[in-house]
Amino acid sequence: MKVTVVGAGAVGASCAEYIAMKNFAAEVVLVDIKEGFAEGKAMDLMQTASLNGFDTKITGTTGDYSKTAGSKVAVITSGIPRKPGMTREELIGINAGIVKEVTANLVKHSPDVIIIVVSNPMDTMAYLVHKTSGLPKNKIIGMGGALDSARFKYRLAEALECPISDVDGMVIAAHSDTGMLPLMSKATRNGVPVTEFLDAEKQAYVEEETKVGGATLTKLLGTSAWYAPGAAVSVMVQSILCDHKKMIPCSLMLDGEYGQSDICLGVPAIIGANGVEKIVEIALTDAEKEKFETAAKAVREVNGDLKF
Ligand SMILES: NC(=O)c1ccc[n+]([C@@H]2O[C@H](COP(=O)([O-])OP(=O)(O)OC[C@H]3O[C@@H](n4cnc5c(N)ncnc54)[C@H](O)[C@@H]3O)[C@@H](O)[C@H]2O)c1
Ligand SMILES: O=C(O)C[C@H](O)C(=O)O
Repeated sequence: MKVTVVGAGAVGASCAEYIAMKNFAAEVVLVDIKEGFAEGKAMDLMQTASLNGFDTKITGTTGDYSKTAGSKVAVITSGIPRKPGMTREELIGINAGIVKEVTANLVKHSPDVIIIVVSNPMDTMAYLVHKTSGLPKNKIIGMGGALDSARFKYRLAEALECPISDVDGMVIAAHSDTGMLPLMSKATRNGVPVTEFLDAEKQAYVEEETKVGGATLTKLLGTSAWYAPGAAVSVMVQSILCDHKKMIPCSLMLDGEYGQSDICLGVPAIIGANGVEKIVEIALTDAEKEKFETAAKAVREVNGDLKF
């Protein structure tokens, strides 16, 4: 099956690389606006095929969306990343126009496509795609929770001084420095609640480092991260193409779930061949519910800046 990745920059190329390396897609089409850039990235990646042992065909195009026709999944990574000291929300002015235009082009050539939104501010960009694409809500999925949960597990393993494969955990709510909600109450090490091993101070440290995970990397790198974002997208694309029905926290349009409507926020969902197959409602503590509501309020304010 064909996957399109729009934006052949840091994150887009990382998405294409991980998807190809896992060898589950027939073709990945990279699209960029910069002349020759997507073609160059595709050629460079294809020259890793014999070295890395994959058969996925990667092609590139400068803005020719006819090449994306018939895509099962399209990933939108086009847009600007933040610089150190910025918030994701500050990117809305430039990225909203890009995401809207890219969405229209994708849907024109692949009317049945499932769109994964990556460009920031991601929860608001996912909302924009819902409002402008005409696609059903099961076909629009924002990527944030998969990445934030991976960062949560990284920080948990660091605090527990254990391998990452020992820990499990999930981050829901908003993909923002203040609106992420790492679910400490549900995180485990081999089935045992991590709260049995970590004191309140260590729990608070893990939560805070998780929430500012993207900002920490942006400060170190001078631009935002790409390896873990690309890997997170590849897991979501694989769950769709292979109908794995994995439970992944994603930014989805809510219609009463978690007490919210007409907003995209990170919640656990079953991701399969139909895109979002089910939103999973889990019991939150009162404190978690309050944080979820605060995050929703902040995302609504950013959504208010959109012009359709
Ligand atoms: N949701 C997440 O978890 C997450 C994670 C990482 C990055 N991001 C976001 O992803 C976006 C991309 O980040 P990056 O580091 O890859 O940036 P980048 O600058 O490396 O790449 C962006 C690419 O988009 C291209 N582009 C711009 N306008 C376009 C258009 N109209 N059509 C096609 N291509 C276009 C640019 O030419 C560029 O190559 C940013 O908004 C960033 O904040 C989100
Ligand atoms: O931090 C960013 O701006 C990029 C992305 O949202 C991330 O979390 O890595």
